[in-house]
Amino acid sequence: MANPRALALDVLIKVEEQKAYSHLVLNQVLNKHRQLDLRDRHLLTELVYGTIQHQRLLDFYLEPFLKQGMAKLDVWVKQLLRLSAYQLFFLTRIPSYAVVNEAVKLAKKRGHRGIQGLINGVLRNLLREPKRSLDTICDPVERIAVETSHPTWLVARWAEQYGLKTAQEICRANNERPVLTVRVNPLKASKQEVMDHLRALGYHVSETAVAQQGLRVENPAKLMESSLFKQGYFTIQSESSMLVAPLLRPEPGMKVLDLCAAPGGKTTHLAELMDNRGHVVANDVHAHKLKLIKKAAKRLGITIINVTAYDGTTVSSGQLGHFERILVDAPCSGFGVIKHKPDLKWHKRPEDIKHIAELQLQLLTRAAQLLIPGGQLVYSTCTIDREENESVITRFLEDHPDFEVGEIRQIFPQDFGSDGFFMAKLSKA
Ligand SMILES: C[S@@+](CC[C@H](N)C(=O)[O-])C[C@H]1O[C@@H](n2cnc3c(N)ncnc32)[C@H](O)[C@@H]1O
Repeated sequence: MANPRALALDVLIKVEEQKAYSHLVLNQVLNKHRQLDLRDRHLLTELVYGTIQHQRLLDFYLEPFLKQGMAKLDVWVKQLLRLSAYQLFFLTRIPSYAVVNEAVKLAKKRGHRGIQGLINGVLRNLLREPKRSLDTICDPVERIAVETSHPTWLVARWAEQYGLKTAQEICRANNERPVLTVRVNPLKASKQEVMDHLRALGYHVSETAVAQQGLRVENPAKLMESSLFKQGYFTIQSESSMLVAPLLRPEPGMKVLDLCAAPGGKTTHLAELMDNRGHVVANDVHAHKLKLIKKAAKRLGITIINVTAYDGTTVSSGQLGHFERILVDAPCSGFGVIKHKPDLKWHKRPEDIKHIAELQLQLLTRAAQLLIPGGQLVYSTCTIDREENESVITRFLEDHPDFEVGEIRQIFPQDFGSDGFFMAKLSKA
């Protein structure tokens, strides 16, 4: 029988060595080990996310017991120490002797006696000695960065953009467990009907705080295996994402373009808001992702979506036609969704932001040309970085005097427990 700690260690090693996305690696492992019971699946998930989320704080506690520091250790040893320290400090329901024994067993499988001794010694010291105090860190940015486990440059960036207090709130919210939300498909049923159905199946469901069609599901295990999901009564989507398509106000019969559409969460929402009447072009540069959009549309009973695979920065209007509404849900750093993808904070670099902001501006510029006069466009990202959000809009408007900016909304991950998101509405004269 697969052991959740051993599997968690495999995932952590892969995420660090290959800079892989934690949610993708974890899902692969969960799919491969279908025989794991629900408790072990929860534990595995908790161990992976928790260890990555609190990595820097765990290192801060571990460092004093390592003569050569964490940086010198092999990746697997480092990750095993973090995984064990996470359990000792954050999962106190697991007895500490069990944590140490399991760690030593895993070390035995992977390494020689010396490493076993090191793991055993460090963890026992960690239990015996008083916890290292955070009060030794004088710089306020550094203190938030260590306490909430974020890179210092990122906290400094948010503190500069929004102030220290907001930066701290963002960091704390990033370590919270996200609640799963679903968007009800009005083509199939009302929100009340879906809520009643889900409750009858034993799910704890309530309405979302802000999004009209949204429901929160507190115990979502096996939700995607339910007949309700398979028959297209809802789509799994974060509450913040559910606010984007309504901002574009698509109407039945319109010609709408979703320039960066895959996997189609917002395309299908647009089609639902149009009552499945009109025409939606769902474009994405990655052709292999288009099948996800087609599959979602089919499940939801949507028939007005056509897919195309062009680079949105170069696509010509002849290829796509002219549109009354365009959504540019741009690729971004993803700093608004760190709750779901904690590895992002360790893998992204400041230069990535510069690079992606250029791409975003190019996509927006191209979209502007595909819009008919009097048409409307929404630019959105799942990030909270000003360089990818307000700055892109400002730069765009400097070159496009025929555009006017309407509603702009920056959502933070602490606002209503969902993701950080940015959306701006632009109208063409
Ligand atoms: C934020 S995701 C879109 C999410 C989608 N709107 C949804 O709600 O499900 C950004 C998408 O942009 C696509 N993309 C990246 N560069 C692109 C480009 N140059 N042209 C078109 N699409 C691009 C990516 O493949 C990715 O699927």
